[in-house]
Amino acid sequence: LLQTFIPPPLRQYIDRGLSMLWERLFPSVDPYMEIQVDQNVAGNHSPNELYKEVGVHVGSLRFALHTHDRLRAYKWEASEPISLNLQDNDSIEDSFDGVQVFWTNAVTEKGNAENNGASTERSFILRFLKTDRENIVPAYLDHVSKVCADIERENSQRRIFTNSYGNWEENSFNHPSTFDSLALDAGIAERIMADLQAFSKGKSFYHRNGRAWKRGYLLYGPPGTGKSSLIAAIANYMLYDIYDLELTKVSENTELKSLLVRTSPKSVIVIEDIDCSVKMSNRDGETDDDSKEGADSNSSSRLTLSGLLNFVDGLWSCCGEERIFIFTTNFKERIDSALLRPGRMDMHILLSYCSFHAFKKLARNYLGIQDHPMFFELEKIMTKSSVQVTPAAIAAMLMSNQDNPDAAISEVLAAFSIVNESTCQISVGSILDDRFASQRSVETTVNDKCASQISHRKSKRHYFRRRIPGFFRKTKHLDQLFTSRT
Ligand SMILES: Nc1ncnc2c1ncn2[C@@H]1O[C@H](COP(=O)(O)OP(=O)(O)OP(=O)(O)O)[C@@H](O)[C@H]1O
Ligand SMILES: [Mg+2]
Repeated sequence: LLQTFIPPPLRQYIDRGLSMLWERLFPSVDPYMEIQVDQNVAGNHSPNELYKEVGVHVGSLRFALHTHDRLRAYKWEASEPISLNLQDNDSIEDSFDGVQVFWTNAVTEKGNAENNGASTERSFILRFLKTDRENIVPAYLDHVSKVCADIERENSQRRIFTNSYGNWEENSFNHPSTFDSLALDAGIAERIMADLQAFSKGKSFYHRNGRAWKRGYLLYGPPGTGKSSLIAAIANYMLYDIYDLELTKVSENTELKSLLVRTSPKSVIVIEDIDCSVKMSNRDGETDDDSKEGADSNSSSRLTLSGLLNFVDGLWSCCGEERIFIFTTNFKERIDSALLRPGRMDMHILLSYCSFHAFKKLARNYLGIQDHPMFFELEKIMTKSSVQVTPAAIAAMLMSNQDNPDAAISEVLAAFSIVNESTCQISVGSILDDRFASQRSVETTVNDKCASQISHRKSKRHYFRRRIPGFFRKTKHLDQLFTSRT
């Protein structure tokens, strides 16, 4: 009844009152029980892992530790940060699912100091009401182990592995990218973080539904829109290691299999530029080839798309749990349809050119400003303009004017107009992309681009003549470029 109807803070007082009353009424019956976690495993003197975990957990109860006047400071390993802990025989309170528990750092001297037979025995003693036994064992102890594992992962160095001659080469991973440093369209970061959270807590969900505990993301978009940065942000957010799988260095399915079975759980497996990293036949193609080559045994051992898919969601996907697969590409339309099939990659995430929302994030990160009088103009021009600039290009502009927000924003404003007028000149890639999408000839594509830009130019020139010093000099140059191109 208490646990159901009374809120936790009040319940603690009532619990305590009731247990004091109980002790008065029945002094010989202790309502509490204890679990002792010794430093060494009894009998064989090997260290007790749980003792270390409890130490880390108790040290993480910072809020409670602030109430103690005398603490102990230590490091488990030289490279780790300083931890605080209780003095000998001090106690600290913790709560779990509304249940109150107490940890005591128990130290007892055993034996006789005079004849050198003295020894110190250390343990943590967990004390809680007997009525809470079912909530504590094993759920609370599991929770302590998990907190310790999370803290250790947080403090430990992230690692990045890359494949070379069939083996993984390890390096430390220090990429500082986070969801906070990424400039994405509104809502994307939140959607990915929510998905990652659900994934990390979803072990029982995945198992209940007969699914391998893994997640797949396809990141696609033009170069410089933050695909690789997002991968780093995901790894940093999840505290996972990264396996950067270079498919061009893998020659056959067996090598791929042997590499993937040697990846650890809690890791991100990345294949960048999946469309061009290796020429893999799709499943139909593979069958055709095999039938053509008949008895050629080599044909079955080369690297195929189905070999890869077998790991992504085939039988082998269950080997090693809690893994995230991320594929990236600049050209989603060039990816084999087998990879895009619904359910194969859980999320398809488009990282596109810089929106005003993303720009504001970049301005906050690079210039340290939340708002600026020129933002209004910029938002208008960014929303209306057909110009597309990548976050990487804008980040570079802001970085070169870090101490002068006015100049930085002027440069961005100019980019959105001037780049527009010179798109044909500076971005052959965009002409090819457009042509690829619309199947028109290069000439028609270029003409269309130029025509639309020229019609806008007059008003833009007027606008920038007022706004940006030196604009005339730039447009003169652009006029030349334009004339020659048109
Ligand atoms: N959305 C973004 N937010 C913040 N910075 C970004 C963003 N996109 C790109 N950048 C900056 O531009 C640089 C290049 O970005 P990144 O390597 O992540 O792009 P990419 O999409 O992986 O490009 P490619 O397709 O060529 O691999 C990064 O160092 C990063 O600082
Ligand atoms: Mg990249």
